[in-house]
Amino acid sequence: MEPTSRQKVSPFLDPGSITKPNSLAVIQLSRDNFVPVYLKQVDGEHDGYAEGAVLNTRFGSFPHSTLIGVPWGSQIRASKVDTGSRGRKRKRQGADDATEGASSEANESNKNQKNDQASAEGLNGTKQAVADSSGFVHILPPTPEIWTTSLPHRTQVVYTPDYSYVLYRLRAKPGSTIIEAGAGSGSFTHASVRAVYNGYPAEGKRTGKVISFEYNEDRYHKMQEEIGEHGLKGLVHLAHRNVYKDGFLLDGKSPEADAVFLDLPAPWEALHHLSRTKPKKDGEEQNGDAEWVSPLHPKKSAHLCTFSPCIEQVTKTVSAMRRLGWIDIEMVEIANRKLHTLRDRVGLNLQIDRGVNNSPRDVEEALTRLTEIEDRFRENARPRPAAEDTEMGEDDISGEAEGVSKPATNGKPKVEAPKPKFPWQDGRLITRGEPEIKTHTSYLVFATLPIEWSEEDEAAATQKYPVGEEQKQVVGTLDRKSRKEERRAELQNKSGNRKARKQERDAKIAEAMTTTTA
Ligand SMILES: C[S@@+](CC[C@H](N)C(=O)[O-])C[C@H]1O[C@@H](n2cnc3c(N)ncnc32)[C@H](O)[C@@H]1O
Repeated sequence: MEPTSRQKVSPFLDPGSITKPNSLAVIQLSRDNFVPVYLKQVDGEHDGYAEGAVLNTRFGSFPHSTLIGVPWGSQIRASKVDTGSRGRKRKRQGADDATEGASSEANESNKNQKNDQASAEGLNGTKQAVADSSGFVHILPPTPEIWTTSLPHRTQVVYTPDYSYVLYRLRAKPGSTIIEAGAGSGSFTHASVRAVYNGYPAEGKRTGKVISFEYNEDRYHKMQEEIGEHGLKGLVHLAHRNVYKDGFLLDGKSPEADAVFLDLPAPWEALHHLSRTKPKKDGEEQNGDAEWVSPLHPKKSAHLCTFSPCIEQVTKTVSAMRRLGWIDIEMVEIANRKLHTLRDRVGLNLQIDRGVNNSPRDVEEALTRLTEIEDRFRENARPRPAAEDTEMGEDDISGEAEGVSKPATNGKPKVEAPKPKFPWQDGRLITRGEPEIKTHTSYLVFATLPIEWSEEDEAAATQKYPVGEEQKQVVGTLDRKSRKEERRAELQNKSGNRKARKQERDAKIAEAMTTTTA
């Protein structure tokens, strides 16, 4: 399903093969250091840079023009940028403030002149970037995982090991509707929208959606902005609301959710809004209210997860879940550990380098080295002839300095490590875990609320799967009565055969006896 003509497909859902202007990209500075950047295509000077919009990092400056239209994953070299005009602009601004705009006309003409100059220097009025040797970065497409590590943190966020497990347990799939509260920094929102995405909404078609609630006004506005910039309008519905008080309906209507994720300080205070019928209060005889609208899908079991940092909160949540009829309640803690996979190059004759372990590769190499050392030791312990007694003068002594003589191989050929076919196959492949687990973020409580089973549901099921009637059904080609008769005939047949055989045997015995007597 295509988005509307004015709406672009989110780069989180389909980034395409190359970077595009006016869309989000992630700059990787080092292995775990990412910076999100909204790629801007501007004509002429921008913020004092003749090269247009520029990203400044500790590895140098990167005009956006060098980041646009390149394949994702490309390495981008830093550029020399015209910071002079930026400096001049700042100075000029100071002067402007002092004279309170007296020279605004002059400044305008100055700016126009500079733009004219820039047009002469580059395409579309923007000065063309010139590569610099200060460094490079990589440009990556935004994914929920990268976004989680690079997003501007406005709150504690849900990390990838947690949300991947949560989404699996919530049975999130293309077409699902997930309720989320609170939205916070949007880490979970991005992961869940990718999980439920099966197209942008279209007339008459129900598509996957995330219904998100946030109480803090600043966070709500920031998040709303991000949803627009990331092309997620129509897929994420964000509401500014205190869900403890006002629940999860949208304009009084049910979002018909099949999964709910609560990352709130007191999830048990929101649970009564997630009932299928109005929960009864103390003193009330029974629950139920014809006016009650549940935010859950009436024909699907609802799967719920709450995310709480301490066990006291878990206890309160679980007891509220029990009271409200949730079943299969279970608590899980994710203890995630990173594994680093690398090639370990071991050997005595390897050049000292990163990832090289200069110890013997195996017993054979260790023995060879020990033999060399012993030979050298014996050689040095032998009394030396005086220099004048030898044919060589002192100046003639060539070769290695003391202690760095070539290793003796004791007459044996030197053992060389077998050369790998490709450089990246060099060394042993090893995996090292982090020494300690330090990722405890929260306890996850999961529960399920089955669908309500009405009289009509029972009647429909009975009609579809009739119970007790199957006894009268014909099995095979004969009914029960015929099968009985058939069996009786079979038995009679068998007993008749037995009788005949006995008669035959008796006759034979009688005949034999007659012959013997005769
Ligand atoms: C830990 S943050 C959520 C982080 C989010 N799950 C993420 O991955 O980025 C909790 C959020 O819940 C919001 N919140 C707290 N009480 C709320 C309420 N009653 N209704 C709606 N949102 C609430 C807070 O403002 C906060 O932004």
